[in-house]
Order: sequence, then C-alpha cells, then structure tokens
Amino acid sequence: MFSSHIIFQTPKCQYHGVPEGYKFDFNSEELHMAYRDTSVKLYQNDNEESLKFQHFTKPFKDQKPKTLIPFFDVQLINNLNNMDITEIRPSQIATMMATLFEAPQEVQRTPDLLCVSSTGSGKTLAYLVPMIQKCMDKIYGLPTKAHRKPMVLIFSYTKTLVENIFQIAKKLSKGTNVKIELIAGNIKFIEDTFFDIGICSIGRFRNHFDDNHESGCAQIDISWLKYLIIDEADAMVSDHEFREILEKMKKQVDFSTLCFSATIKCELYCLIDQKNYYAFGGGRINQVAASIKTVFWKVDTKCHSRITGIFNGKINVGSYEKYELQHPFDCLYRFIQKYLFNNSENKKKVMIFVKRSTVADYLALRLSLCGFPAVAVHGRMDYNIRDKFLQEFIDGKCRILFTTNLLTRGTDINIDFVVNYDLPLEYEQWVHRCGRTGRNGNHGIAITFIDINNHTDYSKDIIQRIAVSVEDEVVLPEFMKQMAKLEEMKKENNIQDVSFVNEEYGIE
Ligand SMILES: Nc1ncnc2c1ncn2[C@@H]1O[C@H](COP(=O)(O)OP(=O)(O)OP(=O)(O)O)[C@@H](O)[C@H]1O
Repeated sequence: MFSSHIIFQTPKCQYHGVPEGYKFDFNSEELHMAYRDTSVKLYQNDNEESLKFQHFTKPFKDQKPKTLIPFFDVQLINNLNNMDITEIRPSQIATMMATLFEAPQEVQRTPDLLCVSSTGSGKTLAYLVPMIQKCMDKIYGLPTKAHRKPMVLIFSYTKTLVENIFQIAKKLSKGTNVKIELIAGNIKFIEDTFFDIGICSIGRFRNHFDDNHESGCAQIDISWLKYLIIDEADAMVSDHEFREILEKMKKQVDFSTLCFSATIKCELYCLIDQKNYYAFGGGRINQVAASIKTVFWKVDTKCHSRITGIFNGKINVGSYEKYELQHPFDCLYRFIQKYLFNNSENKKKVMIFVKRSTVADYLALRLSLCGFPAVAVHGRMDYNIRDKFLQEFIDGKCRILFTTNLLTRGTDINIDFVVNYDLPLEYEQWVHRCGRTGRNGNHGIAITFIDINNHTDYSKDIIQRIAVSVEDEVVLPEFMKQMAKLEEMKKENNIQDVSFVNEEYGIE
C-alpha cells in the first residue's frame, strides 16, 4: 500500500535522483530524475524563480545549447502561454525528465513511468507536452510528405475524458505539424491511420486494431509506437478488454508505458516493466488532495422528507428544530439554500454524486421544482443532451449538477462543492469524486452524506478506508469510527467524539 511518503522506486538505470536540498543547475551536464514533489520544487534557477516552461525553450539556430536539459519548440511554449500555462508543476517536470532525456545506452528504450499525483495537479499536460515535443522532433527528421504511423497512443477511461484530452492536445499542438486523431465516441471511424498521436477509447481502438474488427475499419499499424499513455491507469487495469489489447500490442512492438492516476492499486504494476521503470508521486497519494476540505454529514433515509410540495404558493420546507437528523434530500435542499442561493451574487457551483442515473434525474427534477434549477448528466442519456447540460453547468447557466460514476474521474470544471449524496462502491472512486473540486490551486469542499440508519448497505471497507484516510481534525460520525474499528488503529486517539456538524460548514 502506498502512503503519501513512499514514492520513489530507484530506476534500474543510470539516472540520478536529486537529494533533498539540491538546487537545480541549468549548466549541469548531469542528468536528473525528479522523484518527489518536495524535490522537484528544488528545481529552481539561481534567481529562485519557480521553474517555467520557457526556461526550456529551444535556442535559436546559431546559439549553442546551454545545457543538456530537454528543449521545447517555441510554438509549443507559445501555445502553453496562450492557455495561461507558464509554470511547470511537479508531475510535469518529472514526466518531462523521464521521457525527454535520451535513455542511457544500456537501456534499450525510455523506462516505463508510474506517475501518481493528486487530483487536479496537471497530469494531462504532464504527458501531452513531452509527447507532442517528441513527435515534433521525429517529424523534423523525416521527409516533408512522409506518411507517419502513430508514435504515441493515449488511452483513457470514458469517452468524455478521451474527448477532453483530445481538445487539450489540439490546442497544444496548434501550428505544429503533429497530427492528432480522436479514436473514440460516436464520430465516424477514422479513415487513414497516418497520424502521430492517437487518443483512444478502448472499444473504438479495438475496431481499428483487432482481427475481428468491424469490416471496412482502417487498421492501425503500431510498428512505430514508442509511448503508450494510460490515463486513470488504476481504473483501466481492471478492464479485461484493455489488458488483452495491451498484451497483444506488447507482443508486436517494444514501447514505453506511462501510467497516470491520482490513486494507485497493486494491480497497476502489471501494466509496466517492473525491472525498468520510474515512479513519481506528488501530493497525497490515495487520499483526497490537501486543497479539499472533507466534511461528513449524518442523514437518515428512513425519516420522512419534510419538503412536501407547494403550500400557500411556497415550498413547504418543514421545521427541523426537534430533529437531529434529516432526510438526505432535505439536507441537500438546506445546503443549497444556505451556500448557493443565499444572495443574488452567489455564483458557486455544486456537483452531486449519486449511485443511479434514475436517482440523478429524479433529484434534479425535484430540486428544480423547488426553485433551484438543476441538471443531471449520466451515461444513460443521449450524448447531445449530455453535452448540452454539461456545457450549461460549465458556463454557470445552471449551478447544480447531479451525476453518477460517469464524471467521477478526470472531469476538470471549476466547482466549489462536491456532495457525495450516496457513497460510491469503491474507496478510490470517493477520492476521485471529491477531487472534482479543489483543483488547479483552488480550494474546495467535499461533503459526504452518511446514512446513519442504513449503513449496513455500505461497504465496510469504504467506510474504514475513508475514516482512516482523513486528516485527524476531520470530525467523523461515531458509527464510522466504530465500523472502522478505529480503536485498533493508530489514529484512534486523535479523533474526538463530538457532533458531526462542522462549525463552518454545519447545516445549521
Ligand atoms: N503548469 C500549469 N499551470 C497552470 N495550470 C495548469 C498547469 N498544468 C495544469 N494546469 C491546469 O490544472 C487543471 C487540472 O489539470 P488536470 O485535469 O490535468 O489534472 P489531473 O491531475 O489530471 O486531475 P485528475 O486526477 O482529477 O484527472 C487544468 O485546468 C489544467 O489546465
């Protein structure tokens, strides 16, 4: 099991790790490998500036390269700047170091990489930037009109994620010759397979790769493949179809596998070459990111909802004075009233996770009828409607979004609150759900409803892992502590037995 501190595996090759306290020397002839985010922060130049992408801009033709560090084309740096991206994040420099340096001679190819870094820490750019640069370097060495076969394939977990990665890749590669192909979704099958980077969903890729492919599908030739990127790798590893494809690809050609996620499980190691890999860990691994405040609210599905409909032209919201517990819908209603609709200036957004798509639809409708417009986005709806609702939420036209597992991972929308109305089936999903807020340097709040009278339905494992993972100062419902048997765990002494209601984000 990884904790937030067990992070680095010594690579079985000649790169050096960087000791604590080491300062990056731009003129150094040595090769370096970043291995922990505390160390990566030490990559600063003499002026103590934070490290920027432009520090790695390629020199002009007649200029002598100052260092052995990798270089980015000006066009790529400009594209990054146009996206307001200047500083390099820890996972980004680690991936850059691992992929852009030439591997030592005794190592045939770039070692594999396991990059585990908190939600919202910038893993998508961590792999896209060096991969686009690699393709640009390759293209320079080829005749202008040469037909190129894919050098990089990127796989991710859902069609929505794959499409997001594609959109970012298109922006990053603007004005370069790098050809990027989307191999996912309900768009037409690709017609030619001459591209540099393919961004794929598993099912659609299979049609272009497998012998049992749909007739007429162009077949992708992977003989040039050098890098296989697996985003949300710990979820992908559970997909048998994906593992089969991977095995088949590995039999055909030797490529480096780069895995990215905010959570890690042991099975993930079967995706990489365990004798020749780097691992990088940044932020809290397998835990909710430090930028997110986690709060637990007790609710009771067995008590009646007091929001009963229209009464004298107003919603009857009942009275709660005598009741300690509330039905989850009532709890949600009061939360939204207090934190999203307390004044006309409020622009805050909440993403609410539920188990089932029918529940998402029902709750969105019910809340809308109560005067708080909400939409639901899930896997059992038409793509176009899904995209339309999601866009309304992104644009802030609708500030309440109900969803299911569909948006658990990877979704990058600026939101203030996450509510786990139901608990997910796996602990890792809870971490990713909470990680939809508190991204990209912002703070967020993730509220988890704990059904106090129905907790037998929950997986004991989830409750236990959540209870153990949260920081000492997070107040937990008593039964969570009991279920987690925290008495036997080292954290027990630090958890106070007080009301679950958090002062700042308590319901009343
Ligand atoms: N160097 C950077 N400077 C400024 N913003 C950045 C930088 N790198 C990434 N970002 C922004 O940070 C946000 C989060 O990035 P990204 O979605 O890649 O996170 P992630 O680590 O993949 O998260 P998750 O694990 O939840 O998928 C994005 O909006 C991205 O544009």
